[in-house]
Amino acid sequence: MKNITLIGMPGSGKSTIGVLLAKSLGFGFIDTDLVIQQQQGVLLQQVLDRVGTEAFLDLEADAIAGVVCDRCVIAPGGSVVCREKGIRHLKDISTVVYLDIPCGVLEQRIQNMGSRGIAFQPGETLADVYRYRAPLYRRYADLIVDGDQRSLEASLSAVLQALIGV
Ligand SMILES: Nc1ncnc2c1ncn2[C@@H]1O[C@H](COP(=O)(O)OP(=O)(O)O)[C@@H](O)[C@H]1O
Ligand SMILES: O=C(O)C1=C[C@@H](OP(=O)(O)O)[C@@H](O)[C@H](O)C1
Ligand SMILES: [Mg+2]
Repeated sequence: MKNITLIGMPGSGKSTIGVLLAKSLGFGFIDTDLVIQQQQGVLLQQVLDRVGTEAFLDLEADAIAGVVCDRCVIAPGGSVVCREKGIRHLKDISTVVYLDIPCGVLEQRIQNMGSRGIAFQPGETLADVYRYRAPLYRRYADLIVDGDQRSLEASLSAVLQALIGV
């Protein structure tokens, strides 16, 4: 099996499920948010505040396009689909799985909306971001998984089930 990338909205579980998935497959794990934080030397929200959303999306795409790995689970930021450069690279090197979750569930899950580093355009709400991105996640996905499961274990099982035969 080649690399696996989890895409989806912030709070959909890419980072949390990603590390569990890697562990259960014996794969490595790369969270590109952590790669960017290490490259920049500050937290994601600080990068966003410093450079603004558009420059952040460019910088994120460059970081993602630089990912080189084998037998890894990759958890990019939810904004990966905002730049062709990053998502195209992930399509080239991995099977892309979309964790599909209703916006209302995300609003309940995300406690730190203003500080967790979401690439909002001025005045945007999470619902605006969801409306814009949902078709993009579907366009780039190889597989779509219902991520609105009752537990982390159930979400992990749903992803593993979808990957059977890949
Ligand atoms: N069934 C579930 N599947 C995935 N995550 C869940 C689930 N239920 C609650 N959560 C919580 O939702 C949050 C998902 O956050 P995270 O993994 O950082 O998402 P992302 O990387 O997609 O932004 C975590 O706090 C996780 O514990
Ligand atoms: O969806 C977004 O706009 C973002 C989500 C964040 O990652 P998570 O999706 O892991 O929260 C982070 O990469 C970035 O600051 C922007
Ligand atoms: Mg994450």
